[in-house]
Amino acid sequence: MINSVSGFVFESESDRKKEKKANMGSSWKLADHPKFPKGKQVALIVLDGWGEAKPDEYNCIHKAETPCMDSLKNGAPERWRLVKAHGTAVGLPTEDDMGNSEVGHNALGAGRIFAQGAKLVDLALASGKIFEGEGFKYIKESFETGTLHLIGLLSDGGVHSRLDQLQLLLKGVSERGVKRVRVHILTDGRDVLDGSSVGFVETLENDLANLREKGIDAKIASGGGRMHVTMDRYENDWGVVKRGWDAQVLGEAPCKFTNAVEAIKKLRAEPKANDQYLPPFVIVDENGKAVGPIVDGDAVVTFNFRADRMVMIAKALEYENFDKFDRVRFPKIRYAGMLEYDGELKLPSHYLVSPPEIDRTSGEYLVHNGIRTFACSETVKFGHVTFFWNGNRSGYFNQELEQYVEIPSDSGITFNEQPKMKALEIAEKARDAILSGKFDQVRVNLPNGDMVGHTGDIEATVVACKAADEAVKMIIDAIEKVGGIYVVTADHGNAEDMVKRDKSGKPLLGKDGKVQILTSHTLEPVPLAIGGPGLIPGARFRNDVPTGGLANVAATVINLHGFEAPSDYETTLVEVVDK
Ligand SMILES: O=C(O)[C@@H](CO)OP(=O)(O)O
Ligand SMILES: [Mn+2]
Ligand SMILES: [Mn+2]
Repeated sequence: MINSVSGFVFESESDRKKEKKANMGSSWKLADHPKFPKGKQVALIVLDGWGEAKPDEYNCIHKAETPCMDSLKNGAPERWRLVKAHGTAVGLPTEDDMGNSEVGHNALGAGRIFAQGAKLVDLALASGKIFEGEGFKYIKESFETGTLHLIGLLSDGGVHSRLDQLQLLLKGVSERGVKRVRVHILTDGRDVLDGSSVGFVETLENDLANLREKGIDAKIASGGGRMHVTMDRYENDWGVVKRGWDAQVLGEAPCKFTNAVEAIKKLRAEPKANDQYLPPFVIVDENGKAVGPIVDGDAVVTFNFRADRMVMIAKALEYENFDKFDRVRFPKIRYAGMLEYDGELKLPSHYLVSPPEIDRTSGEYLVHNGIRTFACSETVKFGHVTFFWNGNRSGYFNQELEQYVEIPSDSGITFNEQPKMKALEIAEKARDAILSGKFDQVRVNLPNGDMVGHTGDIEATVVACKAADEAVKMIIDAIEKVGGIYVVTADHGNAEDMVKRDKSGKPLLGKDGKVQILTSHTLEPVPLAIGGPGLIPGARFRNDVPTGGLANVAATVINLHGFEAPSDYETTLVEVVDK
């Protein structure tokens, strides 16, 4: 099937191109579905970070009171099922890759499985093509006289970046004439265990020492925790990006160290410190001078492949006109992203690997067929139901038919302090949109299970799950009133498992004898439920698609709007049996 990956054996590129051309030639008009009627309002609810796992004390969804989600599961067995949300089902390299919001919402919105950034970068590095592309040639121009700066997330989480890719990139540049390299690290603790930053920095230091032996001047220049430095998203808090800018570009930060391993160890020794929120620091020489500010003539690569948390720094590095914070200095550099992070903005202008071409998404089809759409979340997840949903494309397809509403998120806090987040406000907006009768599809993301799950705070995550359940209930109640249909699902797991386990599933203990708290997403499947008075009698999940994943949801939703899905979409999960 076009664009699908089955164990990542693609059909030939020319087949794909031919089929794509054929599809582009065809019209946007979708055929009427023979059984599902048109004109039913559909509420599409994505619970972020809400997987299905064994009920135990580390399963916050199980621990929380979730009467609404329980009733969906237990009420109508033929209208509740699980779908895959990780690994190759969402275009990731292996079945060991946990799902994430980008790949999850891409699959939900696009209805097909695209090889995602992680995989595309792997392939480009393995073939060496990454070093032959326009983006690499562009930065290489600076190797002779300038410094190459690499900025990104240092872990093997595989959600935004991967250490082994950074290592291959370092090897590649060292073989291609680089003279001076500075790495600006962002510590993780969100996609990997808290505390693992120390090991990653030691590994990197070792790699850089090897480069130095080869005569390349290679050092770590700055650092900070990903949630506090650089990796904000959807313009929630420019202060985060500014802290990174000051350290990376200006070489200024309140904390100065002469060695990065020492920096991480010292900063982690502070009470309540964790990898996600380490303060910014710069590495200085024996005279106290920063070893790697970014200056005119340098090259910069942001080595994360995932887009959302790179768009803001990309704007700061690239835009001549920029008013989000005072950059103090705007060095003339050659900048490339690992990927293009925003296809619509064409940002950044230079990149090392082409992103997946996610075209003809369900949102685009539906507006072409007159479906009026409302999408809403709070800032930290707003782009998930818009940008990711629409294939990493910002903006509307058709402003007359679409309305996207962003509820400002709290900033400057960790979400265990406010575990209810804006779930209620999102649900109220969705309710009002449904009751207004102005929309055919009302789409939301409820962030609680994920954002609070990432803090590793079990009690707060239980509160978060309850709040998300209440929000689902409010939206479903509105759908009941207007005779509509609801579709409830999630983008990947998180809150259903908060502990690191051994292969047999037993919680693992850390050196301190306590269980190791899991802040990351999981490999679990997610629920998919349909219902509501607008669902015709006999509508139910097919039982011949046992391996369905998130990419099957788009065709399902298109059917519920009364249309046949495009022929190259992953198959629908619904059918109507005669009653
Ligand atoms: O916060 C994020 O960036 C990721 C985890 O790295 O979570 P999600 O994919 O749910 O957005
Ligand atoms: Mn998510
Ligand atoms: Mn998450």
